[in-house]
Amino acid sequence: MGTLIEDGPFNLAVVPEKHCLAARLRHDSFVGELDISQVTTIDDIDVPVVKGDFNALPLKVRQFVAKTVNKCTPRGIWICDGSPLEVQEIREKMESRGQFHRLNQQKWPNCYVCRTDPLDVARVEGKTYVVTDNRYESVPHVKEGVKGILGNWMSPEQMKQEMTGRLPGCMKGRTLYVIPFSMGPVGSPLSKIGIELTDSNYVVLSMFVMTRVSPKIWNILGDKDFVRCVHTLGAPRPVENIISHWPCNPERIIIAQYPEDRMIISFGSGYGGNSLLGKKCFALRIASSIARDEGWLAEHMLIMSVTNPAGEEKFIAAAFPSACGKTNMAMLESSLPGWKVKCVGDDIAWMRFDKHGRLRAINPEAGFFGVAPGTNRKTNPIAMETLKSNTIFTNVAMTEDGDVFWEGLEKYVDMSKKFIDWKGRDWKIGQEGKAAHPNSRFCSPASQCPIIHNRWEDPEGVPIDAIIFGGRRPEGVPLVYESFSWEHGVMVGAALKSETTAAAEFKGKQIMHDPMAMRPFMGYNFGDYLQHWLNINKPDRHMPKIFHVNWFRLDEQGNFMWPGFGDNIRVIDWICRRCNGEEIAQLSPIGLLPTPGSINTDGLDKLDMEGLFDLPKDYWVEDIRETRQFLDDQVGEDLPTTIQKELQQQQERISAM
Ligand SMILES: Nc1nc2c(ncn2[C@@H]2O[C@H](COP(=O)(O)OP(=O)(O)OP(=O)(O)O)[C@@H](O)[C@H]2O)c(=O)[nH]1
Ligand SMILES: O=C([O-])CC(=O)C(=O)O
Ligand SMILES: [Mn+2]
Repeated sequence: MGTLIEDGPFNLAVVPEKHCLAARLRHDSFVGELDISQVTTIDDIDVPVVKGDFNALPLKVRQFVAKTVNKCTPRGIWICDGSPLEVQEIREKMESRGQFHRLNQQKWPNCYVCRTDPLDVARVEGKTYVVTDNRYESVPHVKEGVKGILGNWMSPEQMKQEMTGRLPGCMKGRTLYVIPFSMGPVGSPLSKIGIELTDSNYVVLSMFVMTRVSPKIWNILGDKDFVRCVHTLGAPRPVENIISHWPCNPERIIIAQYPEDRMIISFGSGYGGNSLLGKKCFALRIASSIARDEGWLAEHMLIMSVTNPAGEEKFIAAAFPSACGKTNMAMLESSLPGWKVKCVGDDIAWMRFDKHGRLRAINPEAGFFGVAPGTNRKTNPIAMETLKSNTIFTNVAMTEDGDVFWEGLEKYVDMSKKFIDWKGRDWKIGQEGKAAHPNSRFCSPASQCPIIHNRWEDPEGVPIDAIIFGGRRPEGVPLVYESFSWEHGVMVGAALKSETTAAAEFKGKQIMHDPMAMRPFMGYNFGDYLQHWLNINKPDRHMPKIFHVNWFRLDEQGNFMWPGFGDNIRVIDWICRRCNGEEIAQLSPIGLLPTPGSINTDGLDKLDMEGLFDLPKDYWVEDIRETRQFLDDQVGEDLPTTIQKELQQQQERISAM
């Protein structure tokens, strides 16, 4: 039996007794001198409160703050309320210190550029760990001699040691901000509460955009539990050699998720998924583990709606690895007349079946942390509209007169102006090196998106008709195919691969496995995760159809064969018609392919449709061999037999090609 903490369809909080936080955290990396059971008021700790009323916070929050303060020794405590006045206060401080660069405020109201230390520009997967007592709770049984890539596990003892070497005094001279945030609308039964403690003002302002920060959370929380998030730059004052006014500690980065304790500790990086702890750490790693216990899904997926010219609306969830097109697809502007696209979310979906057996999805976030390069009025006009105001840009370039610039905007910015690149140096077009970092980002409120769905904050979630997997596959992989069944679809997701991108630390382009687009975000054993996906398929449920897409196939000259972006609606059209049962699919060894002519290509010329759907036998023979080997090596005995069978059958079909 568990303790019921919160009610509702996305109830995160039936905490099994063994995971109960009430008395103590099991894997306590903060073990310190302070007996927190004694902490009841601010008088019990000796750090001043710069802003807010510490004594008015729920007791568990006071104790969490006290413990962190005691270990990390900041110079002050700032309790955030997320108000516009507070934003202004923090922003002004950052501007005066040179951390924020003001853009032309007529053109870019409330928009700022921030530059990071060049060593802190992306998620650091190799330093990100899931901490559980039992190793196989977190990661699969890999074959002997194989290095597992489906998650990193560390024992609580070792992590405690790592943290003991890092946390003491790590916030010295800095302010500790207390951020109460909700993933999902504040107060909705679907939503989950986290408290992030951070010594980074950049993280504070970004969390205000990406999550819902409000003092109302203190009342809603009461004496209930919350996800404990501690983030530190790991750069106590005084710091030497600080670059771009961006304190961090790249050599010592470590990011620990403790699913059993619902706790996250992140040290050393200020960037994106490493530091905005509501995002990947909570909404994917911690939440996926809770979702397994409770029968729902937390996935790296966009959520969108498409309405065809006849006025029929469908909802789609799509999983592509980082920097493979989720934001672009979620904001697609249809090149076919009469279609309407609405965005619900661009990165994370929490999904569960309702009592009618429909899979319902919510977007737990409140903002977009989108890739800047490649975004322009042609590829993604909706994103350009969204980011026009109240946006924090990170690692983009600027013009001398306060315009933003990144690769892809050459046609839209006066290129004769003087530029300052993402490292703060003078830059000219044609010069070696990029003006903006390839993983430079915009951080904008979702509510500003002109096509945000009017139900994007609906506590019920939206009903999902189709699930799509996809990646960057320069060779061999067709534009679209449909899985034969739910089980085959899960296998297709498990076999997902993509060319590496700048969103993580990998160098050079290589095709890498990224099962379900979740490789960097798994909160528990990947074999159990696949089994969980298989288990949710029940006879009384309306299971979405599963598809695979590839916008990134190259021709012999190395050019994209498919125009992509707004033209992807043509593929979505086919997917929607398949969901309606239209007979426009034909068998192939890897799945159902569109029958000739069934994809609307009106108005597109010079398109090699045959090439886009070509299935080179040699390629697929090698692909399935390599995929089986990979899953065998990486998931081993944890790989569900259903998936093994699907792989076996796929291989047989391919051999018979
Ligand atoms: N050729 C081509 N490129 C695309 C397409 N869609 C997106 N891209 C490019 O892919 C890059 C990343 O796209 P995003 O939509 O930001 O990717 P994402 O999946 O949201 O990335 P994360 O925020 O890292 O999770 C951008 O540079 C886009 O211009 C497409 O249909 N065709
Ligand atoms: O987490 C980040 O830094 C950005 C992101 O969405 C991803 O990489 O998938
Ligand atoms: Mn992402």
